[in-house]
Amino acid sequence: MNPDRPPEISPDELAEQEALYTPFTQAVRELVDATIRTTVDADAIRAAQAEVEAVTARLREQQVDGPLGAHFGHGRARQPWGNTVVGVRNPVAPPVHPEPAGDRLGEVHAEVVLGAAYEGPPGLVHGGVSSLLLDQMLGNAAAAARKPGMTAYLNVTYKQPTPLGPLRLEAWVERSEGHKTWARGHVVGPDGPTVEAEGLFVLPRWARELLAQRGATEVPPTFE
Ligand SMILES: CC(C)(COP(=O)(O)OP(=O)(O)OC[C@H]1O[C@@H](n2cnc3c(N)ncnc32)[C@H](O)[C@@H]1OP(=O)(O)O)[C@@H](O)C(=O)NCCC(=O)NCCSC(=O)Cc1ccccc1
Repeated sequence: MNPDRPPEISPDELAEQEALYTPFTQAVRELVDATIRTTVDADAIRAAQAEVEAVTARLREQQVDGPLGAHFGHGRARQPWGNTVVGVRNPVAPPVHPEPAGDRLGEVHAEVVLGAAYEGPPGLVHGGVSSLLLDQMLGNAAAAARKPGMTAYLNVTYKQPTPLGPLRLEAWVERSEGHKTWARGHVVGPDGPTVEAEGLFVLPRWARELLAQRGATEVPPTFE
């Protein structure tokens, strides 16, 4: 729906790109984890820094201008590859893969393992990270219910500390009125739900107007 949306690529090209970038991004993720956890000596750190800087310079020889990351897709299977939660090409993303599950409207689940890069209090997940993941999960639930929207508000309740390690994320739609959708979800740790969120997702006015201009009877699953 975004008039500035980049050109789509074919499903074959999409699969090729995914096969190329998924292991590359995972390698960078491992580098981040190693950067936090390494105990090698100072000379080894200085040598590693020079190698990392050389790799960064090689990648920057050709890159997208501005802050926008890779963002393209085919048909309705749009791929926000720069997304900080689900992005295939974003090493900051854990990554999360929300999949349809459960019986509730738009319900999506994801399994995720959060390591050192997501720490807040020692050994625990940073509260902002839990909020980040739930924002995305609730947004995905709204989209799965064919009610995509931007987060208007997100209320987060931290019920108990969330340990680093394997976690489950769940989200679903509670109700929807026209362009407004209320979703809910939680992070589940080894001792049950740790963080709960409820939020309002709104299909923005510009998107509503664009759909009205086109006489669309159906809202696409994403509005980007
Ligand atoms: C889009 C909107 C939220 C609303 O704009 P418009 O539609 O132009 O404004 P309009 O005034 O027409 O309002 C329509 C209706 O909504 C209501 N309402 C609005 N707000 C509130 C409220 N706080 N509380 C309660 N109600 C509220 C308002 O009263 C009205 O109700 P009515 O129709 O009279 O019954 C705009 O403020 C905005 O862009 N904010 C920034 C959003 C943003 O950056 N979010 C973070 C990025 S997304 C992300 O990270 C997650 C993600 C990832 C991936 C995928 C998906 C998600």
